[in-house]
Amino acid sequence: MCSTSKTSKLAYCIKGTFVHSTDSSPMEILQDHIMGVNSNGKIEFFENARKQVELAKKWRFSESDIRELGSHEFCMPGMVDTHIHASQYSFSGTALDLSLLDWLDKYTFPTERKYKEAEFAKTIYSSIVRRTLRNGTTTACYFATIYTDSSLLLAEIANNYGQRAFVGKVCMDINNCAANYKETTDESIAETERFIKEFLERKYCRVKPIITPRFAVSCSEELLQELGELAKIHGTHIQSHISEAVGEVESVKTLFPNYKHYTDVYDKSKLLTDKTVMAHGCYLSDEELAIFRERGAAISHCPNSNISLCSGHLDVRKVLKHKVKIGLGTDVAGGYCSSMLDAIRRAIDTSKVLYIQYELGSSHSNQQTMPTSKTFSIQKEKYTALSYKEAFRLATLGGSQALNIDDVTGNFQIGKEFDAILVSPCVPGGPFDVFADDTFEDVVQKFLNLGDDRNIKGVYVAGQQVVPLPNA
Ligand SMILES: O=c1[nH]c(=O)c2nc[nH]c2[nH]1
Ligand SMILES: [Zn+2]
Repeated sequence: MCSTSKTSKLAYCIKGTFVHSTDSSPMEILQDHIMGVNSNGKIEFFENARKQVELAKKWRFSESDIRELGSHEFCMPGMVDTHIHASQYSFSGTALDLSLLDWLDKYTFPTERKYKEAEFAKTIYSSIVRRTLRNGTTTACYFATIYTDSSLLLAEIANNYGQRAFVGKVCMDINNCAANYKETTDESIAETERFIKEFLERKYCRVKPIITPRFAVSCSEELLQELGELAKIHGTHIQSHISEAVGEVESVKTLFPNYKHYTDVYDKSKLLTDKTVMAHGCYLSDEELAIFRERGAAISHCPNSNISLCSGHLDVRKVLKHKVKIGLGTDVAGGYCSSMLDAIRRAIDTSKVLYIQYELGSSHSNQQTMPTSKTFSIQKEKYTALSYKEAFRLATLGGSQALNIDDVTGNFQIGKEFDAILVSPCVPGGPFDVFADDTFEDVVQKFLNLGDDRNIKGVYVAGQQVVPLPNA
């Protein structure tokens, strides 16, 4: 049950270095700061530690109420995975030898069928929620499967572990595979209604239902339109896939000949709203991106999946230029890694590949030295690869904007809920080393490029510490 009191007391303070993004800066590193978190899990104050005495008087805290971070430690916002298939976690790291449509038929649909069984679902769903939390994902936007009851179970598990989440019962009524992973149009609509009703009755505070047509290839026009209506009636979020792979885009043209383009199919069904997040978008045209912008719909960039399934590359710069909201997604299990740190790295890699294509061309492909960020910034009018700071913003604030929850989470603005990761770069047996002449920026960059869950000492959602996990 969700309970917040009107009056809030100070719960605890954290003192040390904080790293976060704002609209004007992809990364701010604020050293020697003090943050107060109240009993509703919200950030009450965030100031230079010079003001500690003054703050202590006002908020009545003493030295013992302060958690002081170590010299290289820092707090950063929890990461927001805007697109992840919880049900595909069981085969993540395998089955990466096919392209999208064949991959769905051979590996994905047969696996998702297993989620009719509650016990199987419970095992995998508990594992993915625990894994993503340990990796610092404080918000996850999950696809479950077509089965309502086990999808509700995923919501319950996320809630029990304290993760902020959207959970979708997948809808698909056409072109389903021979593996008997099917529902009729009427079943899909009725079960989505039941899913929303039973979900909302549970009154979870930070776990919400999301309407989830799988993609246009597996949904009839009637189903898409009914789901658009349901989203409108209930004010729910919406998620799906769009323009991920060439074969998929071609199929949509054949299946929906009376529509202008892929975006038009969703738009005419009222599925593009300011609460919509669409995964991929590698092949969206300028015209389609303009529609996204107009509707306030967002894109989830899933670079690991795009590479692993050989789907294509999303040009993040183009999306940003169109002022379309964008976050990162792991897209497990098309993407083989459930960590958002991997999504950050792959987003940068993809952007560098595009830089090589756009700026260097194939004649330069045998050059000996990689272009550096200095090279990119000199060529101002030319294509610039994403910096690690920009990728950091996409994984945090960008994700919260994409899911339309940036009034609640995404950075350390006062009044937002404290969703955060406590990073400890120097851990025995850790994945990287810090040296005496490393700047704090270097340390942050090393964590983003080389770090893993061994460096994540604590994870907080709405002020509550959720990692270390119970029974870890
Ligand atoms: O990466 C993807 N994973 C999926 O499960 C899926 N379904 C439709 N389109 C998809 N793309
Ligand atoms: Zn996906």
